[in-house]
Amino acid sequence: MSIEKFIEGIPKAELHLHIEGTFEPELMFEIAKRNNKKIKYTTVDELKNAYSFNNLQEFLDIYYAGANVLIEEQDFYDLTWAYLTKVHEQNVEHVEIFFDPQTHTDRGISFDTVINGIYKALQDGEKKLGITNVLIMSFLRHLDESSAFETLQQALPFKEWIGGVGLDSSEVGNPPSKFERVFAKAREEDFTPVAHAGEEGPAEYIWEALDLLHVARIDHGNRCLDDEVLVEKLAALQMPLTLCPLSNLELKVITDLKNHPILKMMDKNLLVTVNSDDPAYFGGYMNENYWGIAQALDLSKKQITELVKNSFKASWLPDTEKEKKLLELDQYFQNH
Ligand code: HPA
Ligand SMILES: [Zn+2]
Repeated sequence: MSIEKFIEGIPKAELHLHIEGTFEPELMFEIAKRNNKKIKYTTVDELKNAYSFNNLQEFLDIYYAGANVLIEEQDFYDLTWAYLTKVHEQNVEHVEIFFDPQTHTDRGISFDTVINGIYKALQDGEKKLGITNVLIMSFLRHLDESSAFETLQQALPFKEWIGGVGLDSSEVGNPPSKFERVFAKAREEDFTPVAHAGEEGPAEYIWEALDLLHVARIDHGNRCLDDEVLVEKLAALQMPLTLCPLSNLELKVITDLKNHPILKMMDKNLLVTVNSDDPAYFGGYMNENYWGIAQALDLSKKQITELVKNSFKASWLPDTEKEKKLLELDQYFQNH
């Protein structure tokens, strides 16, 4: 069996995915039309041509503009449902996805509208597609601490629906320390903390995410390689890193997939996982991310299996479920 088919068929988990980053141009135009909202571009092709980024900020500007057409609960449902059906075709069985409430509440959409739409689609995904899920509420780090506190307050009535809190958006100049108190309160309320760190920001931000926010996972974390002591610490803790190869390529974190650090990180015994981040903007969902690195780095089926196992290990599934999945994956490897 070819490595492409092997990747397609293996049951996968996704741990780093922004639901607003799954907004495909076709759906964006459809929702804009029914909400009477204008898009800066007149055709799907014109919009797609704008997806060329030199850095994280250039992407974020377009990503937030796209989210502007989401108004009704049904819009958030449709967005989430489209993602789930897409990854279902790719044999993704478990997802832990971010949503950015402030992107919507700052433009007058209520927190309830956003979360109700996403949650209902996730429920349907579990019932109809068998995809288990965790929802993670991410704070926008370019906004201030009080806005994050307000968002945390709005989330409390929905605590049962939200497994964790995250930190995303413009990294450089917005270190984890800015949100130390918000994360302390979130942990007190039983949200599991994660944070984007070391995507464009320095290794120091990864230290802060560990020491000040007490995170359970680091999203991206590429820059840990600048600091040997940090690498040793992350390896000793088996702290999961949620890497996003195509995102790294499109946002110029790397110049070529051949330079992606994932293999180097595996050699250093880091618990690395493969994820899509914002698939509608970066040219691919889970299979495309695995295909990309498999080809560029000449990965074996054994290495692919190891990476997929890492995702289940790093997930927040119950231990019994994890054990089952890990056995299933060993069997898949042996049979293919
Ligand atoms: O890769 C990312 N980094 C930071 N913020 C984000 N918001 C969506 N995607 C990203
Ligand atoms: Zn991300």
